[in-house]
Amino acid sequence: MTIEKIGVIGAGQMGNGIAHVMALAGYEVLLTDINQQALDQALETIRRNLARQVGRGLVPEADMEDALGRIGSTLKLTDLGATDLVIEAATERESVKQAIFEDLQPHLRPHTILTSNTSSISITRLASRTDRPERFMGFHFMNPVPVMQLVELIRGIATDEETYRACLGVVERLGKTAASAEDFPGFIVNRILMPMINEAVYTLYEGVGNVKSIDQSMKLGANHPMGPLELADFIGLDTCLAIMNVLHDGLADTKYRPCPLLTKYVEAGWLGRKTGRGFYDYRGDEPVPTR
Ligand SMILES: CC(=O)CC(=O)SCCNC(=O)CCNC(=O)[C@H](O)C(C)(C)COP(=O)(O)OP(=O)(O)OC[C@H]1O[C@@H](n2cnc3c(N)ncnc32)[C@H](O)[C@@H]1OP(=O)(O)O
Ligand SMILES: NC(=O)C1=CN([C@@H]2O[C@H](COP(=O)(O)OP(=O)(O)OC[C@H]3O[C@@H](n4cnc5c(N)ncnc54)[C@H](OP(=O)(O)O)[C@@H]3O)[C@@H](O)[C@H]2O)C=CC1
Repeated sequence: MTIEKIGVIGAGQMGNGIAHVMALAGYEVLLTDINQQALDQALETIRRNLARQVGRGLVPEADMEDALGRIGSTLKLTDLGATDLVIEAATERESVKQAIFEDLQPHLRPHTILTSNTSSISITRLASRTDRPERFMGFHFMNPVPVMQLVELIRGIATDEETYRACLGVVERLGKTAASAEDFPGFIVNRILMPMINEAVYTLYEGVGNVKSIDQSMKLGANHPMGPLELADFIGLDTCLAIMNVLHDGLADTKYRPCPLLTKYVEAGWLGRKTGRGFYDYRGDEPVPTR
């Protein structure tokens, strides 16, 4: 099937990155959120990130304006009814995602493929609550979307081959690499990455190191581009906690229990970069460790 028009739900850091790469690859994009400010900020971020790519000679200037011209925005979820592929990238909470699919599906055309950018939640369970489990799958981008090469593709138990092939075709047109993952909590990347981040928070909680020494150790000692606490702030501590809870509940093993210090930061509303404070405080000129 041909995919020309793509709907993106949730204009946070992932939604804006997904809209950016899709528009650059020539797709018509319609971005929606419940919040006008989030939509305005997303369009501003896309412009800034495209300008950075132009500045570095990666994207011709004319392509930037063309890409921006292909991105529309709306507060009305039902406007996405006319798209061929929907990628849901709203908050990592199952009830939020289910409500979105329930509200949207009566307005969709029969051929439209529904996907979720969820980091961890069961694709089979999300699909089972829709009218099209065979045309539903996981389409999991990595952050920052314009830079990271991988997209995990996750088939639910009912996903059909045509749906998988169509999504694979989109990944290929983006020039990215698809990794096929089975539908188990956290899929591949977060099954491995998130316990490492959680362990870094335990290392902080137990006083083995402070924020600076833990991040520096993993950057200089294991060649990671970002320390685990810096990366947690970048992903969003609410998202990290939500993923740990899915691993803990879904795999029923205490080795996945979220660190109480991670819970405390989330309860404080210190969610990382997006709220200005997490394991680092970003409100000044330089990030300052909070512990
Ligand atoms: C939670 C999940 O479900 C799954 C996930 O996504 S897990 C998270 C996966 N992501 C990671 O692990 C990221 C780890 N960090 C990194 O790889 C690097 O630190 C980084 C690529 C983000 C930045 O690299 P850096 O060398 O420190 O910065 P910098 O030199 O300024 O940028 C490198 C490139 O990224 C681009 N970039 C940086 N931040 C960006 C952003 N937020 N948005 C778009 N582009 C960005 C820059 O333009 C630059 O592009 P070019 O080199 O092509 O010109
Ligand atoms: N952060 C990351 O590194 C990665 C995240 N993901 C996944 O992508 C998804 C989005 O994450 P991320 O972009 O980081 O999160 P953000 O918090 O940055 O953005 C989520 C956006 O969705 C909006 N939203 C909430 N409810 C609805 C709704 N009912 N309809 C439309 N929009 C809604 C939020 O609005 P408001 O703020 O007003 O609530 C917010 O603007 C999650 O499922 C996450 O697990 C996947 C890969 C990497």
